[in-house]
Amino acid sequence: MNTNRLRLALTKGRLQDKSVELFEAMGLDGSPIRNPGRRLIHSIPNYPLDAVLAKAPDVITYVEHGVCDLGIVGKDTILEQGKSFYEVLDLGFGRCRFALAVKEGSDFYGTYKTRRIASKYPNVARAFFEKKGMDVDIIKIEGSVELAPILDLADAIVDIVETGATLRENGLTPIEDVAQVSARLIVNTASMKLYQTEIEDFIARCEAELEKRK
Ligand SMILES: Nc1ncnc2c1ncn2[C@@H]1O[C@H](COP(=O)(O)OP(=O)(O)OP(=O)(O)O)[C@@H](O)[C@H]1O
Ligand SMILES: O=P(O)(O)OC[C@H]1O[C@H](OP(=O)(O)OP(=O)(O)O)[C@H](O)[C@@H]1O
Repeated sequence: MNTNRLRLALTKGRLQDKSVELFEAMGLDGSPIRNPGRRLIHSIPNYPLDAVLAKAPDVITYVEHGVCDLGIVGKDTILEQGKSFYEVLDLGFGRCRFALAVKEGSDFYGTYKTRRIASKYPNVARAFFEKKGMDVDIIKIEGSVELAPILDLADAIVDIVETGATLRENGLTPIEDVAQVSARLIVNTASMKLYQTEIEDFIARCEAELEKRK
């Protein structure tokens, strides 16, 4: 973090291209992030902002610690990691949902045994079942969570569903929505005070573009 330029942590991968599209629509030159090579920090040439490319959970870590003033991250990661920053805007892209899914034909609620739930998002899964007052065993899986019910490691999964293709192609079916997900703009609480003018300018540009998209 420095006083002349804002630093924004940007989730690499699926949210990256849409974020750059948004920046460009806001009048920022996104070309360094369009062609990043292996470089992880990129200065926007025509706006006082440096973009840091990071994995989603790390975006939150950098913003919480104040080494980045702003971040773009999915609501999924925010729900999983908790929140000690400002969540200022729903950016409208990266839309998907958390769903509870089971093997086609399986009767998830029709048994009294403790269900095993596999998820890359154990806190989201735990909170969902706590709200229902259901005692479940949560198994943390790092990716391709759909494997867990197929391999009989779990009775169900809580995972991100976008088109539903991954569930379908693996013989699974969603039985309940858990939460809606989209990309969010987040701001470190101290930065919001220290760099209020600069951050407000960035947020206003974002809002103006999002308004046009409605
Ligand atoms: N179909 C989808 N699957 C996963 N994430 C999605 C999807 N659609 C939108 N997203 C959003 O994109 C964000 C980044 O996902 P991405 O798959 O690029 O990284 P990741 O989940 O950290 O996986 P990886 O470990 O493969 O990099 C997610 O946190 C979520 O907010
Ligand atoms: O509904 P769909 O459009 O099929 O998208 C959902 C899939 O995409 C994500 O996986 P990702 O590709 O990020 O891999 P991962 O399982 O290793 O996280 C998610 O975990 C689902 O598996």
